[in-house]
Amino acid sequence: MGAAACTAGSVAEDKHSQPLKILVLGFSGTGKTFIVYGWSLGMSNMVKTLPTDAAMFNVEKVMSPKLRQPMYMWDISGKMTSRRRSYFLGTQGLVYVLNASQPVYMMDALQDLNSLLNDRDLKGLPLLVLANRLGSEENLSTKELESQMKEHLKLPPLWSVCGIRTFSQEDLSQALLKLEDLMDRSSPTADA
Ligand SMILES: Nc1nc2c(ncn2[C@@H]2O[C@H](COP(=O)(O)OP(=O)(O)OP(=O)(O)O)[C@@H](O)[C@H]2O)c(=O)[nH]1
Ligand SMILES: [Mg+2]
Repeated sequence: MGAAACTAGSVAEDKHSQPLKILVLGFSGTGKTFIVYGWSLGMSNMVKTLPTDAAMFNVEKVMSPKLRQPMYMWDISGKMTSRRRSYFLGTQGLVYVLNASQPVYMMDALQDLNSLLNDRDLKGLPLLVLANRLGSEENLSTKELESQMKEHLKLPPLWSVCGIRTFSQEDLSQALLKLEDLMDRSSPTADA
């Protein structure tokens, strides 16, 4: 099993002044609520997640160790279809979760992600794609995912892919750092 590290990046301090709205999307059962709780509570305080009802969403406040303001994670049910768009307005960053242990759904997920990246309210936003449940050699690899994304998607200027091995606090923390890095670099006051 390979390490699931993200690409390294640096984070400058205190460039945003308002809380950030981050949208967390992906198919049902990919682990969105699990990841968001992992970020807000920590893996050791993890609670059992239930599938988020099709008409529901969770909002969790996640304190950012590097940026000064909190990030509000809008975790939308993967079963929500047409009404999903009503949550897009005001979003500043997008997290898209895939289940790496089910590579057969990768193209469907990329198609879904493509429609999100073309949405007028989400176009150009920093994007973090999380390959959750990395575990065995048969899994979708982050390299393969990256190359498929480059081939099939019109990617925003700031994007990254992170793998999250099953129940790994280290990988969750790395992914959160990467998200902070992307948000920091997207700040209007970030260095060109
Ligand atoms: N084995 C394993 N189970 C996981 C992992 N991540 C999430 N799960 C479990 O998978 C199930 C579904 O996870 P959720 O976080 O509820 O999935 P979701 O993406 O929020 O799904 P919806 O709310 O239906 O959109 C839960 O029972 C989680 O505990 C993981 O990395 N490994
Ligand atoms: Mg959920």
